[in-house]
Amino acid sequence: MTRSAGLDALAAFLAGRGAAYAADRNTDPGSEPTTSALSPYLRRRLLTEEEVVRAALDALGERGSEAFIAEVFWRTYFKGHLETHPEAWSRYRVGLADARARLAAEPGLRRTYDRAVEGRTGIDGFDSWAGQLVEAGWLHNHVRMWFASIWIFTLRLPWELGADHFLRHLLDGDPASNTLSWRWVAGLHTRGKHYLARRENIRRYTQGRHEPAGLDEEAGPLEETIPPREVPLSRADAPPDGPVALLMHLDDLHPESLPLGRAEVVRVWGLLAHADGAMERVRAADAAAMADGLGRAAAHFGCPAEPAPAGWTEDVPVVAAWAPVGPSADVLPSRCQRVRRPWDERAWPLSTRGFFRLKRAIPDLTGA
Ligand SMILES: Cc1cc2nc3c(=O)[nH]c(=O)nc-3n(C[C@H](O)[C@H](O)[C@H](O)COP(=O)(O)OP(=O)(O)OC[C@H]3O[C@@H](n4cnc5c(N)ncnc54)[C@H](O)[C@@H]3O)c2cc1C
Repeated sequence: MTRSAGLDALAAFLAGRGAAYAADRNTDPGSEPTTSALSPYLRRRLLTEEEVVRAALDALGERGSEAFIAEVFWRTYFKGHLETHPEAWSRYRVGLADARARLAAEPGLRRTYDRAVEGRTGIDGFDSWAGQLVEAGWLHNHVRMWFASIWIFTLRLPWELGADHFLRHLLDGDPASNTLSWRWVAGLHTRGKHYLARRENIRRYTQGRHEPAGLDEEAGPLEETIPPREVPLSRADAPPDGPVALLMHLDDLHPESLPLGRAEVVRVWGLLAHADGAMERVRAADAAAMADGLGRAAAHFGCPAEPAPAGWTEDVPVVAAWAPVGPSADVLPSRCQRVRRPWDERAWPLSTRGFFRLKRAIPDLTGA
């Protein structure tokens, strides 16, 4: 998991299947993905959204890259939305604790859950996707939608348990995209509008490989009395002039393009905060990505770069890239000054409601 592998994957995608992305992106052929599979790199900002969007515009032109760029903006949108609705995350955490308590107390629920995560439900498609998630740590977007929908509406399992299962196994596991996508499928993100997996849709977009019987195609959306409250976007800090220590974390591993103004980085430390209960494969990817980021930071700033030692202290101001809601934000020390990329600074205020406000602004934001 390195930036250079991400750049290779981006180049290969743009020179190959990128041209057919708009037509093919919903199909899961079960072999080579029809999409870019760049999400593990984007998740950790080994690649930034901005450079991926610019490369797509250059390679495919405005019209040829439109569908792909809109998807990249979904990621930006979810980040901005969770920043301004952090209750969606805290409620998920509370809901997860409640659901785990139910698993311990209700043997029927436990059996259904075990069958779902082990791929023993007997539902065509679902069982192989459950296996793929655990073995490969990645699922096609349409598969994630079917999986989450069957989990919630056919198996009637608490959505928080499914979101947690994804977050622990996915190589791109991301608090914003994951939590808000599960909420979207459930009908909580766009209130009353849920996503129902349908047998015919699955047959069509798996090219006939799967045709599950017995799905609940009539279920109603989940409901919550009050949606997560919107809060103003917290202000970022201006980077101080002069010597600073840069604290890197898993939400932003491209320090070379951070807006650091006239700060002079004299030391870099890496803070590794995995998702709760993350699988070994995910932890290894996190560790490899961090090692890559530290190596590049040392070369770029010409200073020592190493994992943050326990109980570290600094005699110069400590600066970090903005850490959005999630494990890195939870462990960043309060004395740290947080700088935000212009990309987020412009897009996040447009992400407080539905996606389409941000979508309309894409030409402005990309200068296309
Ligand atoms: C239930 C559910 C859970 C999900 N959990 C995650 C998650 O934990 N982490 C994650 O990165 N994505 C998540 N997604 C979004 C999406 O499925 C993945 O980003 C996408 O499948 C990654 O594949 P790709 O890189 O080939 O995407 P491409 O189609 O090639 O898109 C390019 C990039 O755009 C972004 N993107 C594309 N589609 C979406 C989308 N619908 N929402 C947000 N960003 C998108 C990703 O960064 C992706 O790498 C989830 C979707 C669902 C339905």
